[in-house]
Parts: sequence; C-alpha cells; structure tokens
Amino acid sequence: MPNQGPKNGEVFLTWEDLWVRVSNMKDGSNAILKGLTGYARPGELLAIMGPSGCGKSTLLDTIAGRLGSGTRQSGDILINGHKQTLEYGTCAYVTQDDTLLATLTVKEAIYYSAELQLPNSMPKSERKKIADITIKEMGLQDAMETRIGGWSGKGISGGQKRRVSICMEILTRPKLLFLDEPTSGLDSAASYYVMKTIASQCKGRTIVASIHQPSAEVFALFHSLCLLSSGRTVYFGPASAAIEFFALSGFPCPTLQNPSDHFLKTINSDFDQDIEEGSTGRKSTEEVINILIKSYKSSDKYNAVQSQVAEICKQEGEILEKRSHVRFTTQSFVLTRRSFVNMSYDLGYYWLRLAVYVVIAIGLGTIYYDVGFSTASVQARGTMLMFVASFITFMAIGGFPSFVEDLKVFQLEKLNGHYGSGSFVIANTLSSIPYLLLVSLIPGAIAYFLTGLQNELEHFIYFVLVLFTCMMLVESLMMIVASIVPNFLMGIITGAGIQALMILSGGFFRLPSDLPKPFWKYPLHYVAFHTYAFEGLFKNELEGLKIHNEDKGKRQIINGEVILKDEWQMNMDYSKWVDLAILLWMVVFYRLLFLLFVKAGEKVKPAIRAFISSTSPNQINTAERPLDEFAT
Ligand SMILES: Nc1ncnc2c1ncn2[C@@H]1O[C@H](COP(=O)(O)OP(=O)(O)OP(=O)(O)O)[C@@H](O)[C@H]1O
Repeated sequence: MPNQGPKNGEVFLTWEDLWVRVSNMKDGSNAILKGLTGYARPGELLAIMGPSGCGKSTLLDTIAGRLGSGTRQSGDILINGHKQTLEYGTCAYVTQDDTLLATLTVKEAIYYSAELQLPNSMPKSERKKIADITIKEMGLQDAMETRIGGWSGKGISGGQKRRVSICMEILTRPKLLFLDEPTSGLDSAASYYVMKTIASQCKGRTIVASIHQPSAEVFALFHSLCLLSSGRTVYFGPASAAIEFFALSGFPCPTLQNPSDHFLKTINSDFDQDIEEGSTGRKSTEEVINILIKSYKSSDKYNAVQSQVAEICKQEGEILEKRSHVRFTTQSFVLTRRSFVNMSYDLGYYWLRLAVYVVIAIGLGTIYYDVGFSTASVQARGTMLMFVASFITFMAIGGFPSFVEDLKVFQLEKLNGHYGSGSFVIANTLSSIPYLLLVSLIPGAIAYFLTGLQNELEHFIYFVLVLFTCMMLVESLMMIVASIVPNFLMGIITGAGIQALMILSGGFFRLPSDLPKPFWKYPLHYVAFHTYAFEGLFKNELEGLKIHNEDKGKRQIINGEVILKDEWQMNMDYSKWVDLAILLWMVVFYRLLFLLFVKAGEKVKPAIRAFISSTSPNQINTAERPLDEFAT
C-alpha cells in the first residue's frame, strides 16, 4: 500500500532495531526482544503472534511506552516520524490482566466509563447510546446486571471480564489501540465476534493486538502479521502472504489445518520432542526457526518492511496529542459517585470495620463502664481515650486491600488517559466522608456514653470529630504508602510500622519531657498526628472536669486543667480546637502529598526510562544475535 502520510490524527507507528534486555544474575543481561523492526499503519489491524513467552506482551509494552522497571530498551520507536512517549492518554491499551472494580455491575462499569471518557459536549442520551452499542458489540447485553467480581467474590466469567476491558477502551474509538491477548478466555465464536468488532473499527485507526491462537476466521481478519519466536522476527508482512512464505521456506501448511496452528506448531521450541516427531520431521525446532528467520531476512517481505519503515520515518506527521479529558468537575463528580457505590458494595471497605468497631466500642464501654469522678477515673479516662485515638484509628488500615484494588484501576485508567489524578483524590476523599462519619459516630457514641465521659453535646461532637479526622489521616497515610509500596501485604506492614512509631512518640507511653530528644521528640513527637489527637481528646475530657480526691478522710476537688498541665504535660497555650485544626490540616497535607507522589511518578518514570534507554549499550552481545546473521 503506498504511504499516504498521516492525516486527521492518524497514527503511523514504526520500531527499528528494537532490543529489550532484563538484568540477569548469571551473565548480566538477557535479551527478550532481539532487534525487531516493524510498523503499524492506520486502517490496518496488526496481529502479533508467537508461542507463549516469545515476547508479544513485551513488544506491545515497549511500543506503547509501558515497559516495566528492570528492563533496558534500545532502538527507535517513532510515532508519525517523531520520537514521542506514548503515555497518559495518547493511546488506549487493553492489558493482559483485567483491572476492573470488582463490585460494580457490567452496566455500571461501562456507563461510568462512558461518562468519564465521552466529551461533555455530547448529550447524555448519546453517551448512553454509545455505551449500549458497545456493550452489544461485545456480546455483554445478558451480563449487564451481573457484578464483575474478583478477589471479594465470584462474578462474570473471565471471558466476559476480557470483553468489559475491551469495551471500556473502545468506547471513544481511539486512534491508536493496543490489545494484549483480547481473545484469551473466549470461545471461538466469541473470539471471532470480538475481533470482528475490533477489525471493523480500523478505518483511520491503528490497531495492534497480540493474540495466541486465532481460528482461521479470526486470522482472516488480520491485515498484517508479526510472527515472533524467542524475541526474533520469523515473519512480518501481510497476514494473507504468511502461508505462502512458510510454504516457500519448506514448511507448507497441511491441507485443512488452521494456518495459525501450523505457524505456532512449527516455531514452538518449548516442546522440542513433540515437534521433531511432528510435521517438521527430521529437523529440530531451533533449526526450523533459524531457517525461517534466514528465509525471512532474504525475502522481499523483509526489504518491504525496511523501506516502509524508512518511508514512514521520512514524513514528518503530526505529534500525537493527548486526548482531552471531560471537565474536571464532571470527572470528580462521576468518580465520586462511582467510588461511593463501590464502597457501599465492598464489605471490606467500611461495613466490616463498622461491625468490628461496634464490638470494640461495646468492649470499651463495658471495661470502662461509668468511670465516675474519682482520681482512679483519671487514669481510666486517659487510657480509654488513648485506645480510641491510637488503636481504633490504627485499624483503619483494614480498608487498605480495597484501596489498593481501587488504586490499580486508577493507575490503568490514568495511563489510558480517562481522567487525571486530582479528580481521583477528590473523589476518594468525598466518597469516604459519609462512611467514615458513620464509622466514627455509631461506635463512638456507644463507647463515649457507656464510659460516662463528659455529658455535653459539644464534648461528644468533638470526640467524634477527632475520631473521624484520625481515621481519615490513617487512610491518607495509607494512600501515600500505597503510592510507594506496590504490594498490599508490604503496604500494611509498612503502614502499621509507621503508626506504631507515631503512637510511641505521641506523649502517652512516655511523657513529652521524657521522650529522648533526637528522633523521638524532635521531630517525631511533633510530626505524629497522635500527639494532637491525644492532646485534643484529653483537653476535651478534662477541661472543666472536677475530680474528687479522698485523702485521709478529707474530700478534695482537683481541676482537670491541673491534671492536664502537671501530670500529662499537655500544652495548654492553645485550645482543643487548635489540635483539631492541626489534624484537619494534616489530612489535607497527606492527600496533597499523595497527589504529588502520583504526579511525580507520571513525570519521573518516563524520564528514568528514557535515561536508561539512552545509556543502554547499542553493541549487541554476539551470543544474542540470531544465527542467520552469522550465516549471511
Ligand atoms: N522482567 C523480566 N525479567 C526476566 N524475564 C522476563 C521479564 N519480563 C519478561 N521476561 C521473559 O521474557 C519473555 C517474554 O515475555 P512476554 O510476557 O513478552 O511473553 P508473551 O509472548 O507475551 O507470553 P504469553 O503469550 O505467555 O503472555 C518470557 O520468557 C518472560 O519469561
């Protein structure tokens, strides 16, 4: 096809001499992709095929700019002839693993996605219509009301999840679409219809899909084929010419055999024994692969790829624009609604915590039941409040696994440019407020009134507000931890460790003047939110309280303020409301810090990758060169 050059946002993608290596403990580095060259053009569906582990996902990740850490890449990837990082909304990518909100129904997930991605200028009815059409195209109409399901419970099937993921990415008909194994988990009919829908969207769009074992019908939908074996190109060219290529190379496809089955069987060296006895007869698979690679390199297909890549690179097309987001307020509003619904369905987010807190509150209330006003009650009030401010809030890390699932969805949707980080932080904050208020109010009331703390509304409201703010703080802290520590078990351990240090330095277990100066007092005592939580709750309880002391038959009244100042070394220069204000300010600060870390990640990760690539040696280890290069 003569190259017309990019127009109307069309995307020409080329990659040349692409190498990807991973560090290897044994001999330094190991090449996964070995000098691949190819291209993808608008109006065409390019299929990447090859045996499992041959590098299909790695090639997709590399050209889509999503290669993981620990890998080094070299070679040129150009978009419309320009070097450009493909991230955060320049392309859509359906990853191999389905990252979806497990609690939502198929309908909810896709409708929310349509509201988040389709432009504000489009009427709501139109957005709904597009979502409905896409749901139908993916054959999901009968599963619309079923929950997606995941680690928290069974939902739709794996194949249906695959289709939900595809559905969400093709809603906007992106100009550049990558799909990693879109048909895995699908039966042959479903695979055909899904691929047919995808192929039908090719006009003016560039689509690259890795695929395992397409049926003959699905194979016929591909315009171009990139066949890989152990990171090397066995064939790149028109899909329809691949059978002829194999035949000319001495490996004709047996009559009535599916061409893709034949290709994969011929080049899969993982089970060499079987292949030797099979269609290739006397030759080992490794030999067959080398013959094919050599045959490809001396074919006109190889020359056509080289000249096509050179031609595309010459024309200076448009720089690919990031897709525009819907209005920030719309993003925040839709995400808040989605997050609120998700939290309400997810038992692990708040409901389980509410139940456990009620039990603990009854426990606290019975242990400290009606503490009274004796001097012994001072200690009881102090320990009860310390337990509330540290251990009850500590348990807010229980919602961490659910948040980590949310975060995975957010990271994928952000990479695909559905919305920005700011709206996610706002949505998560707003949607959690009603639940946290509930979780603070009900158990708080049980513990407060059973214990017999200061019997005035203002004191109770303050108590609940501190409990609420501390829980929000722990959630904010865990958000920061989640943005740094990738794994939820490691995250929980890290978050628990940080809180334990803060509790120790909060001024209860060791009075402020007894805390060792470096680290524990300066800075930890002042950084730990427990310091202000203890201080606020103690002031709230003891200010205005009269303690009755019996000494040798003499009754004495001690003012709460005296205990606060002399016994507990509380700072009485400011009121309890200042403590609450500091806690609230910390919530805002922690959330902004999370936003900063996420934003920094967006900028830093591509920069690190570009730096690593620029320092990656272009000399190739001779042991990694395909054999045919030595032969020619
Ligand atoms: N970070 C890594 N460290 C070491 N080896 C890796 C790393 N990433 C990928 N590999 C190896 O690179 C090869 C290609 O992996 P890739 O996931 O691209 O294969 P694939 O063709 O997509 O496989 P599948 O079809 O099974 O998904 C595999 O052998 C894999 O084990």
